[in-house]
Amino acid sequence: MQLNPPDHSNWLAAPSPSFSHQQKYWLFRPGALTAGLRKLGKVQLRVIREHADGLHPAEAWMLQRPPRQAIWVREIIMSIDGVNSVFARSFTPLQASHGLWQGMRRLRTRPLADMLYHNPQITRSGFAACRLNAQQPLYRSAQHILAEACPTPQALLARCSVFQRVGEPLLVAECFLPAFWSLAAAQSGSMP
Ligand SMILES: C=C(O[C@@H]1C=C(C(=O)O)C=C[C@H]1O)C(=O)O
Repeated sequence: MQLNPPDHSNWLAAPSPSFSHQQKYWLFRPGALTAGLRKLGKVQLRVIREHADGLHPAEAWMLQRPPRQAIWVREIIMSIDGVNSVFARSFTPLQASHGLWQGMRRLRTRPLADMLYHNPQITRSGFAACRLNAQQPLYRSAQHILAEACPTPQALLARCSVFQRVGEPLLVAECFLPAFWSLAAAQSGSMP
């Protein structure tokens, strides 16, 4: 399944020519991101918040559900060797978080990856990627998570994809912090 970002959004379903080879690699790399990060160092996951919310109009296309529908949101940050590197914002319809996707509520510091990649019922869409802007909910999450250490939106590259399980979507958006790119560049072994 292809993700189809609306024309007015800054998400693109194909790599922007402005991305470097390394950025394209990480933004469109299939499989579990946590597994890729573990090749760079020791990964630790911290849960920032898990809560019910309304689907933001700018993110409604990702779930293909109406704006303001009730959703369950999980926000986490992952560090590599103690350096904050990637944060993630994941959400599913609130009802699904009590049903098919209820595992999402029980993870605590285990990564979502633990429940996504070994179940043949679960399929994943293609990726969309973007450079953030200040209006995006993902940037609001960055500000909440990183507080005064939050970079400008232009310094943040992100990707998203949707996992589907029997018609119920789970959106996972991941944002790579500037420190991640320095770490990845220092470890050429992680490149194809
Ligand atoms: C989906 C994965 O799990 C990671 C962990 C997440 C979590 O625990 O909330 C969210 C996004 C991912 O970066 C993955 O590794 O691919």
